[in-house]
Amino acid sequence: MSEIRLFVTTTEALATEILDLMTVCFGEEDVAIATTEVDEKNDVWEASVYMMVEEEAEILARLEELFSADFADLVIDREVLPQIDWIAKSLEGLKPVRAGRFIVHGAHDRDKVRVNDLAIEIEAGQAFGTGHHGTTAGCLEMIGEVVRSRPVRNALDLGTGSGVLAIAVRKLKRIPVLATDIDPIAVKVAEGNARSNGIVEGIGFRVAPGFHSTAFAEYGPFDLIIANILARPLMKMAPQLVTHLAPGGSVILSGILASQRWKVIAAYKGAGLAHVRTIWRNGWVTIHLRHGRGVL
Ligand SMILES: C[S@@+](CC[C@H](N)C(=O)[O-])C[C@H]1O[C@@H](n2cnc3c(N)ncnc32)[C@H](O)[C@@H]1O
Repeated sequence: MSEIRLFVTTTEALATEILDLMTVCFGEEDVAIATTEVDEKNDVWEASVYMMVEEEAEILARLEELFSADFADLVIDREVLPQIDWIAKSLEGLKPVRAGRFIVHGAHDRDKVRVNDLAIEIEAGQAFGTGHHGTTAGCLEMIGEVVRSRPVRNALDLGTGSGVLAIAVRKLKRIPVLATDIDPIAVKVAEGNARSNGIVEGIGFRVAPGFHSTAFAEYGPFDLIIANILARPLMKMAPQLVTHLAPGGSVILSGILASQRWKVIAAYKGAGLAHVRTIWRNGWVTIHLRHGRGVL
C-alpha cells in the first residue's frame, strides 16, 4: 500500500468543485483534501487529494473516467509520497514528543525527561505509536484530561499498537486496562513495551479484531474506552462500542481527519453519547464523548 497525492492547478472555484467530486467518488472516509493558494493575484489554486492506495493504476483509471466529462482539459498530476521507515527513523533518533504531562521518548533521550514528566519509553519499531503522529499525541493529551477530571476505574485501549496509550493510562492511575489489537505482532510489541516501562501487571493484552473476544466481558464495562483507529471502522463500531461503556463513561476516539469529524460525532450521538471536546493536531482530531450531557 502506498500514499499518493493527486493535484490539479486551477482557479479557486474549480478547485473546490474538483475536491467535492473526488470526495464523492472516493468516499469522505478514505481521502484527505487540501487547497493551497499559489498565486493570489491571478486566482491560481492547487487542489490536492491524499489517499492510501493498493493499485495506483486502478485509481488513475477511475479518475480519468470521472474527469473526462466535465474537466477533460485539466491535467491531474500525481506523486507517490515516500513511505516512512520508522525503524530507520529510530536509528536516526526520533525527537521526544510532549503531550500534556507525557513525554514519549526513545532510549537515547532519557536525559530529556524532567522531574514532573510522565515518561513513556518507546522504540520505533513494528507497531504504530511512537507519539509522533497527531492522533497518538492527541489521545495522550485527552487521556490526561479525562483521567484527571472523571471517575475512571478501568479502561480499554482498542487498537493498542505499540501499547503507548495503555501504558499512559497505567502511568496516570493504577487501574486495570485491557489493550487489544487485531495484529498479533503489535500485541507482542506492546507487551514488551509495557515491561520495559516497568509495568508488569495491570494491563491485559489480547489479540482481538474489534470486540471479538471474551476479554471484553471479563474486563468491562469500561469507564474509559480509547480507540485510535480510523473514521470508517469507528463509525461502524459505534453501537457495539457503546454497549461496553459503563454508565457515565468516556470515549476517546482518534484516527479521524478534521473533515471527517462531524460524521464520526453523529454516529456516536446516534449511539447515545454527547460530544465533550475535540483536540486538533496536524490535521487530525481526537474527540472526547461521554454518556450524559456534553458541550459542543
Ligand atoms: C493508528 S494505530 C494506533 C496505535 C496506538 N493506539 C496509538 O494511538 O498510537 C491503530 C492500531 O489499531 C489496530 N486495529 C485496526 N483495526 C482494528 C480492529 N478492528 N480491532 C482491533 N485493532 C485494530 C491496528 O493494527 C493498529 O495497531
